[in-house]
Amino acid sequence: MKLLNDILDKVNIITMYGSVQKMVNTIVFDSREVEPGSLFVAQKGLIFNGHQFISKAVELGATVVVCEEFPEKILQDITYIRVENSNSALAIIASNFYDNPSRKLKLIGITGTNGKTTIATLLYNLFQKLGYKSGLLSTVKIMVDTVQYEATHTTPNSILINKYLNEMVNKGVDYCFMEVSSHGIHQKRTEGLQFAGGVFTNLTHDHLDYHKTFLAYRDVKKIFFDSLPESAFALVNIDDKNGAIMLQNTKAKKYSYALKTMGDFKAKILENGFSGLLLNIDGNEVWTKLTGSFNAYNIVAIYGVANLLGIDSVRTLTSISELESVSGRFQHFISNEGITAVIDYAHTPDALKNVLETINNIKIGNEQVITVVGCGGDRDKAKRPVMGRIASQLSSQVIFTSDNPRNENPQTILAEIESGVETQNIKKTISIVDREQAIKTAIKLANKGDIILIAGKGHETYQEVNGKRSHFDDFEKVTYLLEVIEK
Ligand SMILES: CC(=O)N[C@H]1[C@@H](OP(=O)(O)OP(=O)(O)OC[C@H]2O[C@@H](n3ccc(=O)[nH]c3=O)[C@H](O)[C@@H]2O)O[C@H](CO)[C@@H](O)[C@@H]1O[C@H](C)C(=O)N[C@@H](C)C(=O)N[C@H](CCC(=O)O)C(=O)O
Ligand SMILES: Nc1ncnc2c1ncn2[C@@H]1O[C@H](COP(=O)(O)OP(=O)(O)OP(=O)(O)O)[C@@H](O)[C@H]1O
Ligand SMILES: N[C@H](CCC[C@H](N)C(=O)O)C(=O)O
Ligand SMILES: [Mg+2]
Repeated sequence: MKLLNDILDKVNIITMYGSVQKMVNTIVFDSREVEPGSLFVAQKGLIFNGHQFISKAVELGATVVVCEEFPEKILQDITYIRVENSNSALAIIASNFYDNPSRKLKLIGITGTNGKTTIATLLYNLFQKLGYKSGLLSTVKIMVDTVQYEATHTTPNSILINKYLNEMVNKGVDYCFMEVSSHGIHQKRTEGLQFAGGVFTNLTHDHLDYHKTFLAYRDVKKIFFDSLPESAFALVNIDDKNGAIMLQNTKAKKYSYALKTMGDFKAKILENGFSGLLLNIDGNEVWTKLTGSFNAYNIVAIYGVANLLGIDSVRTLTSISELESVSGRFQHFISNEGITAVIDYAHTPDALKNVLETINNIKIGNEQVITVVGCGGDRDKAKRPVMGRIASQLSSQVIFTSDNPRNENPQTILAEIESGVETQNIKKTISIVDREQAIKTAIKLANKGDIILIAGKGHETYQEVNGKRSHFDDFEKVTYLLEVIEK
């Protein structure tokens, strides 16, 4: 319970009716979750306008309403607060409600198209290994020291972010590593948080359904760096041309990491194989169990963050060599018959290209590369033909299949993916709607030594069809099928 007047600190209020000297029990932005004594924030969404639910929220017991437009009927005893932007107000109120937990630990935000989960998780694992209590907010899971919670979004809503951060503070957590998605920045889920550092990984095609243009997508990412305080660091991948753009207007201290160009933190790949990478980082040789040149970027990024947080580099490098790969990110398995299955969360054109190039670079002979891949429904349609083209260019054979069609027709998605395949590669491709059948077919096509890449779902444990989720786990499925089919 908090006094309304206190949790309104720094909220940009335009006008107000009612008293601020009242206690607030909970903050909610969904009328269906209102309890007596709640503060209800009405947000304009993509499907609904939360302002329509103000009267419902009041009926259910909300005593404070925060909105961008006042409702027609103003009731006595209810406090109505009009703000410029409900999402910003929600983020600041949520932060105040939990006593601004981001100021009480070191919060590091990681943004970019690919690599956020990998970097955030590796940092969490690294810092736990180094003996610091840490927290993690990621696509895969939420960790408050050693306690795990389920994640529903890459960047949770601002109430949840502050709730988890508060729990971390109560548990004595020193560092929290969180993914900052472009949706999260645009919906102001991270506003009002005090970051100690920000990391930019790369920027390639994704989420153009939401942001419309690549420049708009880039500028949303940049807002995160523009709002970092002077006390923070901004660490960017300078091999990506957008890295320098992220640094243009930030007040934070600027640092870079690189493989190809000059950077404050520099790595060179000495060896790259299925069993891992041998790197030279700032003059020191380090072995890591992670595979693929994209992971060399992730490793040098975490080395840079640890350095900027004051960790001794020898301790960091020693612990880096013990880190395991992140669930669903280039996770691989070799069957009794010698078929290799790689499960990877590549769900963007760039990630798919990287993972296939990695496989093609590290395979030793003329093994076939058989790819099973699809594209999500109710998501960026423009990436579908591009992913179709890349998969067919860089694989020996490709099976296009479903990857969470959600509310779309799976056949339509497959047709859009197929439309990107160039004529000379059409022979290499088939489409099978059912993902299990697609994986089975890949196994049947494979011979000893061949590599099957199952891309797009990584750690996910469900397949969403017609808006309904049922259990589906690529790793579980392929290991089981390999065993059954090989018998
Ligand atoms: C596109 C998008 O981000 N949508 C988010 C958005 O939903 P929306 O705009 O559709 O909201 P809406 O359903 O129109 O509702 C508007 C408002 O009315 C309220 N409402 C609605 C109904 C009702 O009866 N009462 C009520 O009060 C809602 O609580 C909301 O405040 O606001 C909701 C509440 O915060 C989010 O749950 C929802 O995330 C959806 C589920 C989602 O799938 N988001 C994805 C795209 C996402 O955010 N992904 C990113 C990264 C992806 C990646 O990893 O690459 C992430 O950070 O997870
Ligand atoms: N640094 C990187 N550069 C390019 N591709 C990468 C990088 N790191 C990982 N990938 C590829 O992108 C996929 C997704 O990686 P990861 O889950 O770490 O990204 P993410 O940014 O968290 O994605 P999301 O936006 O879905 O949360 C991996 O499975 C791998 O194929
Ligand atoms: N978290 C991201 C990636 C989803 C990956 C893919 N499996 C899909 O379902 O589209 C999203 O929700 O857009
Ligand atoms: Mg992620």
